[in-house]
Amino acid sequence: MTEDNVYKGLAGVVADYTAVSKVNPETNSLLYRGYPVQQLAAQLSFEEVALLLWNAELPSADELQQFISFERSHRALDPAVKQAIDLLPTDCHPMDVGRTAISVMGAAHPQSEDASPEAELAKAQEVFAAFPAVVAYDQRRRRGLQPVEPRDDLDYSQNFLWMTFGEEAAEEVVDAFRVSMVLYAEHSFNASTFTARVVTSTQADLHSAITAGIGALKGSLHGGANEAVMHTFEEIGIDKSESREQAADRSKAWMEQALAEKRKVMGFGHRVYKNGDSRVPTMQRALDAMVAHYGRGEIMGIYDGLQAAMDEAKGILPNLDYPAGPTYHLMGFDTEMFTPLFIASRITGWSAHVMEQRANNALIRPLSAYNGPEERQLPGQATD
Ligand SMILES: CC(=O)SCCNC(=O)CCNC(=O)[C@H](O)C(C)(C)COP(=O)(O)OP(=O)(O)OC[C@H]1O[C@@H](n2cnc3c(N)ncnc32)[C@H](O)[C@@H]1OP(=O)(O)O
Ligand SMILES: O=C([O-])CC(=O)C(=O)O
Repeated sequence: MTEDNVYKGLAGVVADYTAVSKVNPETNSLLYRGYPVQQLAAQLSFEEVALLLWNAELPSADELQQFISFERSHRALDPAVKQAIDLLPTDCHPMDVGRTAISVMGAAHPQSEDASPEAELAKAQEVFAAFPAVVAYDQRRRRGLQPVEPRDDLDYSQNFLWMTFGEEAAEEVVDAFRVSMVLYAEHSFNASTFTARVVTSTQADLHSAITAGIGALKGSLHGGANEAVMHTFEEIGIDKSESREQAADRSKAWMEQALAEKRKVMGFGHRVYKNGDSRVPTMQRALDAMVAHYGRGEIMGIYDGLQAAMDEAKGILPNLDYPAGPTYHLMGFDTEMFTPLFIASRITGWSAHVMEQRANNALIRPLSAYNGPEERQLPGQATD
């Protein structure tokens, strides 16, 4: 085996086919089941996008209605899940709460081991419907607040915000949230989806695959970057009294210093896109809308300054986590809650990939090139 056969980080390796989404860095486009994500974000509810990812086609009006009823009747926090969350300290990472919650859902599920396409789809839809209550409950318990019951007169995004904040969100806020859910839903063989596929390839169950996906998503080189972006903003210091220009100047100086110290700044760069993440312009418009809604120009100043300085120094462009982080901050989520929001969305993509992997499975098991010591013997062993 030579160095040439080792693909560190599997960079550039095509591991399998997928019909779920197409990431095309040449045209800077992202298609879910053939549809440009920008069109989906502009026109569809998150519920419709979820059905598209699972079923490969847009739902009929009846199919959508049926799913809406199903989703609204499966939103309540399961008592077993609530009990498990209550055992976790309020200062643990919320990603640990999300991972534990889905693990408990799987352990308690009567069809946990049923891998038929019908059971798999039903389980994916249940997790989709149940997860927002986990995030909302966890956000509220960290603030010492009582849980808020779901409302079945609200759609997925409206209800998510309702359960979290205990008040109906403004239309613009709901829309920015919906857009973030649509954009985060699916992205081919990213680290967490690939993890979910590896787990599925051993014939393990859907909840195990999603739980593993959450583990992979948590790190700051992947989904954890949306939280890390906000920590950067916090390190720079958010000063509401500052003008956009002042904030931009300060954040530019911060970035120059960070790069001089050879720091990696989260929210920039991407393994596949080298000329910009296809989702950023859409998410940035959602962020712009939130900045206008809450009257927080200084946030955009920090955003612009960091981006300009990174571009000037290294030509590295933002990824989706960059605009998503400050958007969730403006909506009122605690910084540590951002990556669980990513889970809520990516449950759709992960489960679509679990079903695709299951339908045409091959155990995922690459080779490694050994570079440890040559064979040697324990003291006292005869060598012949
Ligand atoms: C939804 C998502 O998961 S999107 C990704 C979210 N992750 C982040 O935002 C984390 C920050 N970004 C990164 O760490 C990287 O850009 C990754 C991991 C996303 C992609 O990385 P890779 O394709 O493996 O590229 P790699 O990390 O080798 O970077 C190539 C070069 O660009 C530099 N670089 C890449 N991203 C950054 C960054 N965010 N800040 C500073 N330098 C960077 C690297 O230091 C490296 O420089 P070098 O060649 O001088 O050593
Ligand atoms: O594709 C990747 O490597 C990471 C990413 O953007 C995502 O999962 O949305």
